[in-house]
Amino acid sequence: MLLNADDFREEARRLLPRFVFDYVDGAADDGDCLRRNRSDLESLTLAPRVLRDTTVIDTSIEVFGRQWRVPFGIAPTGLNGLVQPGGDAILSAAADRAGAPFALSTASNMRLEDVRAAAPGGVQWMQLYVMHREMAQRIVQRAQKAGYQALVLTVDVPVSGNRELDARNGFKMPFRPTPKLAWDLITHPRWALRAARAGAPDFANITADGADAGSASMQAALLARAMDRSLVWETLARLRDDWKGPLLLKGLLHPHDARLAVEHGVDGLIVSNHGGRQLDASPSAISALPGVVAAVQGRMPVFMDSGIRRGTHIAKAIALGATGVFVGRPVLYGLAARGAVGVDRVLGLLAEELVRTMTLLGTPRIADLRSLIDAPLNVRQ
Ligand SMILES: Cc1cc2nc3c(=O)[nH]c(=O)nc-3n(C[C@H](O)[C@H](O)[C@H](O)COP(=O)(O)O)c2cc1C
Ligand SMILES: CCCCC(=O)C(=O)O
Repeated sequence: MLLNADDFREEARRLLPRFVFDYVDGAADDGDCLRRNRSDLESLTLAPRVLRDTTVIDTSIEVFGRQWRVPFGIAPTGLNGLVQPGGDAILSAAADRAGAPFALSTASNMRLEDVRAAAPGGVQWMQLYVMHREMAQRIVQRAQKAGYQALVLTVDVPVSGNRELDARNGFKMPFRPTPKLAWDLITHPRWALRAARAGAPDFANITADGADAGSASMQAALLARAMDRSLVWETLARLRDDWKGPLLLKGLLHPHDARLAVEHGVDGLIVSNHGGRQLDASPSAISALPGVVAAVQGRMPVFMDSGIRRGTHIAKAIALGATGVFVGRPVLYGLAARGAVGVDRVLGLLAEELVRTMTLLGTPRIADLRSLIDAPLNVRQ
């Protein structure tokens, strides 16, 4: 039975070729940060309040003038088309059905315009990787034109994290067929057939832009996560000018950086260690959250991702001051396991678990969860 995000992970492990599952599931170095994300969330406790009216539970929040039915959304993940062809559109439409936002990765396998069209009424944010300044500028312009409502600049990938599973699997460009890969495909025929019909996925946002000289090398740069490392706070001003809507930074953990973000006119933060895929020495996102929230002092929304697998985890993050959270791998497990139905189910499970948690806590509204932070004994680390 698929009763929770971990069950979907096991099903994804069964159905995906090993090299795809490892790419999705894997982390940097020894996986210390990955485990810390989970164990720090687990060790937090919330003391429930009793005899409160919980007849109606309202999980909605308002962000940048838009209503979200649930206080969580889908984090940007690259290569969703590898999990299932058309994965980006499937995830975006599922988020819309759940009343949740969807963030599209620069490294998506569908053109950003086509993904926007898959859920025109939905909340869609565009994530930006800057491998090359002019290319990034064109993506920003296209995202603005297509109607993405916010831009998310990822700042924790100056260079790729050390993904040893990917290295062992030969997961790089150009992709070379090996006996090991052939066996991987033969033993996962359903995935292999679908992939064969769809053709090899590419980074569609980059090839779609004919002006990018050497788009093949840009594709390889993206897979290798070879970013422009000269991008610094001072150069953020340009992006701030180019993008007319809310600008968020994703991948920040230090309170000083949160203060710099306020000073540089950023509109929102996503406290994140990239799901443990970048610096293995990073603190867990949940342990870094209170420091960032304190530094920001309510001047902008502070989101969190990395390690969220349960409704209780969402409640804990909000109790520690998060405006809302994002999930990365869980929805990819859902996509791998059952396609659109699986994504709906994973989002539905998280929403159901959150409603039950809020009922048990005696906190019928999200604001009540936030007020738990004012009663320190209710939240222990
Ligand atoms: C397969 C995969 C691909 C990812 N690709 C991107 C990406 O392209 N851009 C980005 O900002 N973050 C990317 N991330 C990080 C996620 O946005 C998010 O921070 C992370 O998955 C959250 O942790 P969780 O998987 O434990 O929920 C990726 C994560 C995964 C698992
Ligand atoms: C393949 C493009 C980058 C994806 C990414 O950011 C990640 O694997 O964590």
